[in-house]
Amino acid sequence: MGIKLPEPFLEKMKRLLGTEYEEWLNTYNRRRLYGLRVNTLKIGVDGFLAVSPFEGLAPIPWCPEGFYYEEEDRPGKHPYYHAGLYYIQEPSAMVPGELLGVEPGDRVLDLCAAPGGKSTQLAAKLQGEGLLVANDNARERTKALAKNIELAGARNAVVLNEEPERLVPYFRGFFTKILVDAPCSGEGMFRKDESMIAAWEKHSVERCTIMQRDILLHAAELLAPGGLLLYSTCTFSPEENEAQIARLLAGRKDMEIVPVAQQYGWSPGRPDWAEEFPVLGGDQHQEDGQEPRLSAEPALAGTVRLWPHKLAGEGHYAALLQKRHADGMDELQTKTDQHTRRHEGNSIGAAVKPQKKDKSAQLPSGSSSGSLRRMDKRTDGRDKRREKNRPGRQGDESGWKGARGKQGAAAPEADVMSLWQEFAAALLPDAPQWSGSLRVYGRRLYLQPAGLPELTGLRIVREGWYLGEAGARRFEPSQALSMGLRMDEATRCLDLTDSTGEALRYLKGETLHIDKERIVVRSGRETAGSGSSYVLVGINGYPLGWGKWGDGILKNELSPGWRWMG
Ligand SMILES: C[S@@+](CC[C@H](N)C(=O)[O-])C[C@H]1O[C@@H](n2cnc3c(N)ncnc32)[C@H](O)[C@@H]1O
Repeated sequence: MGIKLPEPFLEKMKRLLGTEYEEWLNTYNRRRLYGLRVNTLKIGVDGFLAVSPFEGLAPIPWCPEGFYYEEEDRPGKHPYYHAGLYYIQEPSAMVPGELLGVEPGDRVLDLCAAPGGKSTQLAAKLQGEGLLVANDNARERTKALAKNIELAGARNAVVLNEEPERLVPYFRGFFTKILVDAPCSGEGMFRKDESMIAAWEKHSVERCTIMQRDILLHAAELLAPGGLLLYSTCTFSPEENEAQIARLLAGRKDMEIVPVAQQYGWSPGRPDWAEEFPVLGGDQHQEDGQEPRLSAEPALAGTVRLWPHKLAGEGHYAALLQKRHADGMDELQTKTDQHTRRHEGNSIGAAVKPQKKDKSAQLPSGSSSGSLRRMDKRTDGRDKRREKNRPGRQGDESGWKGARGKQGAAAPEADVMSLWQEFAAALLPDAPQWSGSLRVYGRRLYLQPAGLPELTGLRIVREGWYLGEAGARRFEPSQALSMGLRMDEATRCLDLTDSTGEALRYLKGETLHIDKERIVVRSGRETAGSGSSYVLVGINGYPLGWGKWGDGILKNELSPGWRWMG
């Protein structure tokens, strides 16, 4: 075995696994597995398989959009990656996003979201309906998070950089689905990423359990009655898994485990381990200051463990929880039954039929955006500090601008709007029908998803879909705008079909010679005022970014942060 695993870790695994220990240990001699997940915001699975250049794709049983690929395929180097047609994700890491059961129309929170693998999966489940709030408390990591969400083409996502506690006054009882993909000791990832071993030796399991407990307690506050919360880790230690859930349930009588059907080689959670390996440390959230006694709650067998010696993926844990409706258990039972049914049988995806829903009916009374604002003022008088944190404080210059962007100087809101309207009339005639509200920050324009409470005071990385910014005389469209479009939404576009030649040169930032006949102008859609030379550039029908065309030359408008790194 090439990997040197820490002795205390191996001792504990021996204790946990008993007779299965050797089989588990042998997995460290197996070759690493690679996975990609097709982004159904852009392309269907069949459509992707029809155009995929990768030879060795094999389905991942628990995720209808997921495929194992061969290392030599290097999908991260293909232009389709830059078009956001798929996300590269470890196969077991696709499970939490499947189990949460997100449907179009949900109000979804991904509380520990960076770098965004699961956020992009949740955004695809929403299919543009409802909203996604993707949050991470590590500022640097939110840059990758925002980029991945933009690359995926999510139009209805907001990215925040907050501590869970700070979200509570804004979003109490708001979300219908919450994912807590918790920071953890990462024991399940040692095979995939050896640097996790050093991190494990540095950050103790105990330290992680304290963070997880705190995050979970606030997540429970943010969940709407009847809503579902999926807790996941990529570690084996029971203190971070079964015991963490037992701990939450001991303190929150309104939460209950929704059993997950055991299939695909998944194993049941271990109730006995919650007793044997309790979460350590004092609990400031207990009213009487006492540690709740954890018992071997039998329902914990309805949580799920992914063991690498029992399936083709790394080690993970997942627990699905539901918050009861105040008026009793009836609806909980119905939901639980529905969810269990959905996850029985061979294909999760086949049973999850997208349907339009009005989730506003599930809002608890008093959580309309208006009352949230009032509650915020009552419970937290730090308005001045909030002002300092207004959007725009998160910016940087590497193609990752904060909500306000590099030219902090504000343009009159009306100017930004009129430049946008001129641009959209020329290039994106359907824009007036897009759902959401336009928001101006400085010179920058966002389309914020409908249904959000007021966010003033929170550290905002992306206020919504970033459309672009007002230049001196015209609107400059963003990369995020191009990634959220379909080619047929733009009146002028250029399709590059040669994935190894022109498309790569475009992605490297080169200027291209393009004959006029290749610029597709959608007949009857171009309107007056279409003097702008912007063209939406794509690969085989999927946008890659913007260019400006004139006299046979395509000027490359791809910003440096989005270019192909050879
Ligand atoms: C396992 S990673 C999340 C991976 C991510 N869900 C994905 O699929 O790409 C855990 C994340 O939790 C974040 N984190 C740690 N403590 C946090 C806290 N108190 N609140 C929010 N996020 C936190 C870390 O910065 C890290 O990005």
